[in-house]
Amino acid sequence: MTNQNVLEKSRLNERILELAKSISNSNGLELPRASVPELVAWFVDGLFAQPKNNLIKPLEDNNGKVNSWIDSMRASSPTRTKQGSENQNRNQTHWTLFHPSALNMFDQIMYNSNGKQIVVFLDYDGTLSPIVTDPDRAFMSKKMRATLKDIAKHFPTAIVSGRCLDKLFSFVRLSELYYAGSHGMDIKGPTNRRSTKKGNNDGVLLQPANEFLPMINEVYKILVEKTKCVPGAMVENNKFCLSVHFRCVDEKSWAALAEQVSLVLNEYPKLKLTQGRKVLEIRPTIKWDKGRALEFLLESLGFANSNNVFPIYIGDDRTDEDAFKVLSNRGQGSGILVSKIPKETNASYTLQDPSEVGEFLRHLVDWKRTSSRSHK
Ligand SMILES: O=P(O)(O)OC[C@H]1O[C@H](O[C@H]2O[C@H](CO)[C@@H](O)[C@H](O)[C@H]2O)[C@H](O)[C@@H](O)[C@@H]1O
Repeated sequence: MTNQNVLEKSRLNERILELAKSISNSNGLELPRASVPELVAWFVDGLFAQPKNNLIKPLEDNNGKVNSWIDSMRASSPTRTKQGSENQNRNQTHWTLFHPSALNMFDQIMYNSNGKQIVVFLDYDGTLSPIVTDPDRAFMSKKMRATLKDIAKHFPTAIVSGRCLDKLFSFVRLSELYYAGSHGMDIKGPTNRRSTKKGNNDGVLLQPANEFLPMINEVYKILVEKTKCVPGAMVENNKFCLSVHFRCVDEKSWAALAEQVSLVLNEYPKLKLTQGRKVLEIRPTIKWDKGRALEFLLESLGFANSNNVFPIYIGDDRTDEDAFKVLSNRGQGSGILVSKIPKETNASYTLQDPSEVGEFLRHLVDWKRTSSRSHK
């Protein structure tokens, strides 16, 4: 090893220790006394020790896999204990160390953005609005709306959601944003107020699943009929995809619901099933997801192969993982998962809930204002 290498290694070790200490301190955790390799091993050990029941597996097909669907439905609804077991606490500690709070790491994130153009991507349900029982009443607070308005003044901003565009727009009501509805299968740019209110096609940028529209409508009607026998089940038409909600279904009836959905999907091989928060999502088998939508929007903004962009994507759902993956593959920007509990994720940071998301976004606005002033 050359002297230069030795110097770099020792700097790297110092940096790892500094980072570990700062993450532990800011998250109120105790760092064990250990050498750098031991620390790394300890973290990695913790990473692999995450409880399996917190890992939500995406559902790939509907070939009679009702049992695995139910396992997955259960896995996505972990039971909460008042006082976590020692093992749970240990896993929580490791998870927090690997996915620290984006609020605590705000300065680091801004440092990483290094003068690049920040573009903000936000999921809707569970990220901008709290999760509620009735999907039609998932309203955003006035404060969040004002924050979004501010954010959009300073950065290109997009909402990326499983909802259909019209519903999404009726909740957000800001024409200056980009919207990617139906899990990115319906993308619209900023429009002028008058035309957007009429709900016309003004501003439509991409609809890669257009040919599936008749099939989705057909399956929607069938599912509404077939799931009537399951109390609490609700089917939502998200234009290019469908959501079968089981939040209000008694766990004893989950098997019956999964069975019904499976029987319908067996007749439609061009549709597939994925899973969100207490929801089974049915969508076309095309290779399109929130990650592709993120790439498409960056391209539309002129950042296709650019190193000069720093996308920040905030989301709470399994479907947001596709976008986190794109960011980590590009080695660009920051993925932020909204979650209070450990989950398998490709995001680097975490926020606990929509109120922390709002706080983070307001920090971003303040940071931009301050840095613009100091450059004048
Ligand atoms: O991509 P998103 O914006 O997160 O949309 C994903 C699904 O969100 C909605 O369902 C979720 O939120 C509901 C309201 O809080 C809640 O009742 C439900 O249990 C959640 O899964 C939406 O209704 C779905 O259509 C979206 O697919």
